[in-house]
Amino acid sequence: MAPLRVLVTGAAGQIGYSIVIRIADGTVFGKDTPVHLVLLDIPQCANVLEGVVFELQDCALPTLHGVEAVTEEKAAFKDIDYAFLVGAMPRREGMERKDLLAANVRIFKSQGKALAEYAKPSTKVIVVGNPANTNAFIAAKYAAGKVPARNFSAMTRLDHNRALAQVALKAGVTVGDVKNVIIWGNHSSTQFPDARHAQVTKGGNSVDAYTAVGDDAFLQGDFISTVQKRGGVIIEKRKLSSAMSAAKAACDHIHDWHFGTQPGQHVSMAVPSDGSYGIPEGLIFSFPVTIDGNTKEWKIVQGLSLDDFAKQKIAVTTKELEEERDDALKACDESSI
Ligand SMILES: NC(=O)C1=CN([C@@H]2O[C@H](COP(=O)(O)OP(=O)(O)OC[C@H]3O[C@@H](n4cnc5c(N)ncnc54)[C@H](O)[C@@H]3O)[C@@H](O)[C@H]2O)C=CC1
Ligand SMILES: O=C(O)CCC(=O)C(=O)O
Repeated sequence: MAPLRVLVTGAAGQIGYSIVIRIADGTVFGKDTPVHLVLLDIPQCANVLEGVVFELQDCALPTLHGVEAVTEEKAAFKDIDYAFLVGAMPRREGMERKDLLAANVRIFKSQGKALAEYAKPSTKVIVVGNPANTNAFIAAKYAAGKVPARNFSAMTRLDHNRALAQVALKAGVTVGDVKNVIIWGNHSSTQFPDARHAQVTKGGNSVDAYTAVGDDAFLQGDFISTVQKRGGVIIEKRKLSSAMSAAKAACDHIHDWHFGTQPGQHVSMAVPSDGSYGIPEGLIFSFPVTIDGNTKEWKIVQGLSLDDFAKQKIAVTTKELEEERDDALKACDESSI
């Protein structure tokens, strides 16, 4: 079997350091699938990148058939099957993720063009670098005509995993007993973490999360704000943003895209809206999705009931994404790249 060609951008950074081992050791694509890793970072990080390559070689991983460090987009994007777009400027204390827009839009405009020029049309892309949804929107726009928009996604799996963990802690179960939480909208503090359709296995029975938790005020209050603000709290504590958990979530996202979701389960993934739930078409919006592992196609879960509370939360995050999109398009027009 020809190795899957997998690109990680920002591979000299902190998420990069946690992510490459999981891709290389078979956690993401399986122990029987060989992988060729391409690690991209900026030229100033070439030495660090080389150190990462040496460490990966030293791991002696049977699934890793090749690894290369590159500092140019042409070499990075050539014939890739999957792209983890991590490289971007991270948020510091006191900043909102959208404050990164102007700096990071340039990167994703250029990488969208590189995807169109050099990558396989079937390439699947996860954008991790913030503001992730809008960066993915820009990359998809500039890859249009070559790589279809539905091959672009942004990561809200970390928020999804955070939501699973919060429900488990409150319900007194382990995280494996919780499924089908939903993150709606933007990977930002306006996202709507929703436990209304989640299920919990408790005492041997499957019950809805509201019954398992037995505290509606929590699920409509602290649960939501804890998940929304978790990234900022980690920055406050570590003085660095989440990296181990972010790398793990990116690997969960691509693992499920490659192998499909479990029967009866959905995951959260920010994908181009097709108008479902009234979200404007084309916005990269986090929805509950199921994935068919054979075709590797995702579908937005349809027909979920939304009460007024949910509708109001979804409207807020939609508005923010529309504003980010408009600002990003303006920044793109102004950028010479
Ligand atoms: N969507 C999500 O849930 C999460 C997103 N993030 C975001 O992920 C991004 C990376 O975070 P960290 O690894 O902690 O940051 P980091 O600063 O440790 O690493 C970023 C790396 O990207 C590189 N880079 C910058 N411009 C590049 C370009 N044009 N091409 C290739 N590489 C480039 C930098 O040189 C650096 O090595 C940030 O934007 C952060 O906000 C972080 C956690 C969760
Ligand atoms: O919050 C940030 O800006 C970086 C990390 C992140 O996106 C997160 O932890 O959710």
